[in-house]
Amino acid sequence: MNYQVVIPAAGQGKRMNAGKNKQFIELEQAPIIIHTLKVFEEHSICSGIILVINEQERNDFQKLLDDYHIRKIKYIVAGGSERQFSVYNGLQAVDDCGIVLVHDGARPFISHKKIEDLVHKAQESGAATLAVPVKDTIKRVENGVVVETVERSTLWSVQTPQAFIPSLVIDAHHQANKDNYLGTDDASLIERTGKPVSIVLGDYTNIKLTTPEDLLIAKAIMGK
Ligand SMILES: Nc1ccn([C@@H]2O[C@H](COP(=O)(O)OP(=O)(O)OP(=O)(O)O)[C@@H](O)[C@H]2O)c(=O)n1
Ligand SMILES: C[C@](O)(CO)[C@H](O)COP(=O)(O)O
Repeated sequence: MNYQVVIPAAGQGKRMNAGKNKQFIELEQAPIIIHTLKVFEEHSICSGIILVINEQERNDFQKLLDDYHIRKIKYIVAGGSERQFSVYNGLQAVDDCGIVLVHDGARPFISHKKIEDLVHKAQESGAATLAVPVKDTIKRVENGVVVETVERSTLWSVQTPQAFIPSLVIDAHHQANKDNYLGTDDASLIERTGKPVSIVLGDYTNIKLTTPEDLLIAKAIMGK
């Protein structure tokens, strides 16, 4: 089944500390956002990309799309002050499609195989996310003191893409906005409505470029 993808790229990259939106950082001859967009550009079952940007960066993004011949962009939409609001704006531009994906602009190493696994699962269950089992021991800490060691066998580190039946995720966003609820991912908005979100095993290499050391890891992944 074909899908459309909403790609939020309207953040500021504060934790990357590069003095600019991290989407524009060059990795092996192309900016991060181009690596991400190319995955979808080259995926035959992706029928359209909705790119969410900061309006002040529109010309910069447009130039990159032209320079790198990215042709599958259906809409370029203005983002919001939080990731959730940016995704919400992007979802308003989704056409009639069976499945919509939401994928961070800052996760360039997603594979076609994992996207396909995810789309199949979302077709069955309505909502699905990639995730990998947590490898570290996780402790809850308050005021510098351990309060609890959390049972690791149930912990998963959640990634994007996340895939949904469009009406399901749009309704969940409406409900969250109504309740003033702010989540760090879109699946959590579905979870709070009581509907199930399926897990699909991701790759540990599908990292989000968040802090400066992630750029070193990214170079290692690209050199592999
Ligand atoms: N208001 C926002 C915030 C984030 N994002 C996008 O959501 C993805 C994941 O967010 P994150 O890694 O947190 O990016 P930033 O918000 O840019 O980073 P930071 O939180 O360090 O400022 C990124 O592709 C980012 O551009 C967005 O579209 N709109
Ligand atoms: C959506 C996400 O990438 C899943 O891991 C993550 O929650 C984004 O969170 P951030 O706070 O914007 O880094």
